[in-house]
Amino acid sequence: MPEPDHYAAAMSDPVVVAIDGPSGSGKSSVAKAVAAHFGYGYLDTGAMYRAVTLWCLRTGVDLADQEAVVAAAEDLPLGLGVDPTETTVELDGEDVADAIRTSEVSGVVSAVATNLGVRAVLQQAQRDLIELIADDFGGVVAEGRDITTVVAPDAAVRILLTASEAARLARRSTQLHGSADAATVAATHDEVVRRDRDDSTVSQFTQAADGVVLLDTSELDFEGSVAAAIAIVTAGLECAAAGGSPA
Ligand SMILES: Nc1ncnc2c1ncn2[C@@H]1O[C@H](COP(=O)(O)OP(=O)(O)OP(=O)(O)O)[C@@H](O)[C@H]1O
Ligand SMILES: Nc1ccn([C@H]2C[C@H](O)[C@@H](COP(=O)(O)O)O2)c(=O)n1
Repeated sequence: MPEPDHYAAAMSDPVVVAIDGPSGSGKSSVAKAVAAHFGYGYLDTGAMYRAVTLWCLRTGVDLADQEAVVAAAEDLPLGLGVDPTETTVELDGEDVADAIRTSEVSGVVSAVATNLGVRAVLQQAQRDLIELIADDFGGVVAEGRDITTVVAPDAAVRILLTASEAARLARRSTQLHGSADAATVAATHDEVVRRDRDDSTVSQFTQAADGVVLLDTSELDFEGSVAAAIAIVTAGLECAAAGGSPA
């Protein structure tokens, strides 16, 4: 297999890889590993919605006050470290990488993600970041719910990473509670199923749009999922370098 640099040299523009998928499908962990493999930067767009949510909770902004939340998103003092080997998330200089993933934030983040004013602000910020990161690293892997369809529909490679609901519940349950027995899976339902139901009212991430490659990881372990995603990106970049249109 040619080395990643081969593609950087062959592609005239920095490479953008877009990955979407439902909660617990493995987007973040797989996207990060893919970015590290190719030497690209990594953008976790979900972290941006989570950061707005945490900032509102901390500064007393009522999440039901749509305009106030948009104003918070516009002025968000967010710092993102986009090297996939050492990602960071900061708010006003404070490390909030763990704080944005607490159940307190996960339980209400959809109220922010379904605010269309917030989406417009963050989508533009994400387009700007994708360009900056891609220029800096020679490429970027950006993941979320609407990257393949709205934020970066012209990305060189677009992947919808899915897994069955049972697999996603088991993964999230293991991640949060260290096991996937009936009780912990039930406790994880809101974090996966209810959140996806709410989020899918504003984004389409359950079916692959035209030209988006579907990767179903239900039967794959983590290493298998990463290898499959790398193979899709490699094939997409070969195609683009040969003058083909994005997958
Ligand atoms: N193919 C896989 N097999 C088993 N576990 C996996 C697989 N892919 C990812 N995981 C694990 O599942 C958990 C959830 O993955 P991850 O956080 O990347 O999902 P996600 O799609 O980004 O979720 P969310 O959108 O809710 O943040 C992690 O602990 C990850 O290591
Ligand atoms: N492009 C995106 C990214 C994320 N969201 C929403 C969906 C989630 O509820 C929330 C947090 O994302 P996660 O960290 O779980 O991937 O943000 C979105 O609507 N669009």
